[in-house]
Amino acid sequence: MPHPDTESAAASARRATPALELSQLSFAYGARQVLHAVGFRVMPGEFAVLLGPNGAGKSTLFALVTRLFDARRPGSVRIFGAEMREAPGAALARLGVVFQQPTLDPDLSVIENLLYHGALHGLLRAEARRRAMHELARVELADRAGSTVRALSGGQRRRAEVARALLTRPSLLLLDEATTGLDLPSRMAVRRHVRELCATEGLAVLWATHLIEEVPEEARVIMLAAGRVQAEGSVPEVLAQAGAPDLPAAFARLTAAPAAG
Ligand SMILES: Nc1ncnc2c1ncn2[C@@H]1O[C@H](COP(=O)(O)OP(=O)(O)OP(=O)(O)O)[C@@H](O)[C@H]1O
Repeated sequence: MPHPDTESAAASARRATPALELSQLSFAYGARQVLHAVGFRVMPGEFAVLLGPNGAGKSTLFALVTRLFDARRPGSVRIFGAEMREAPGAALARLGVVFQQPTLDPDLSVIENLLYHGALHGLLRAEARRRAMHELARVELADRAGSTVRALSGGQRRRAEVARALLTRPSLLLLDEATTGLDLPSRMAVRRHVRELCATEGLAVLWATHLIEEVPEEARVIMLAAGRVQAEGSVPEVLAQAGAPDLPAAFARLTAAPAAG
């Protein structure tokens, strides 16, 4: 057995428990099969992009991972080793989510929204307030804590949603099209904040998008089309799997003619 000091970072990363591990995950709306035996992993500290065109199945996959949909589906969802069906409490406790549709109450202030979220998760009010102000400061919204959500710009609202998702200190953060409708500087600000959390705090992130330009160089890419994983790996690995010179070409190739079956 290698001495811990001499063991490579890559070797220890391979042994770590995945933050998210999906295996053979399938789902149908009635007779309509929309996910076909999907499987992939996201490791702690990893920024993984679930990249797929509209209708690929990204939101459906998120609904299964967050247990919004019936847990009787085939396949397994593990969060830090806890299977969602067998140990939903342990699995969900590690999870933070920013959904595609905004879910802040527009008539409450920013801080009231966050405190309400904290109360739902059993945080004491003083602790929730302390954490809320910390998270709002990190997304540069501390000075807007008392403003109603209605008075915020689109970019500020998304940043407030990220702050709220982090209130419970998740180890795995899911973001579904988190930057839809934002201008470029706002999109970059949200993505930069989340990438920093991966690098500095070991947060695992699954970022779903249909925008190729949202894929950072260092990301792991899971390309989903027609409910199937079409390619997976680092950007160079995905390019090799697609036989394409760049990501737009790989996306076009892999999403235009998904594998039949
Ligand atoms: N409630 C539903 N009932 C029936 N079909 C649905 C339902 N929700 C989604 N679908 C279908 O399932 C497929 C996958 O949709 P899903 O929303 O998961 O994809 P997506 O990749 O998130 O797309 P988008 O980027 O447009 O949100 C699509 O064909 C969609 O029409």
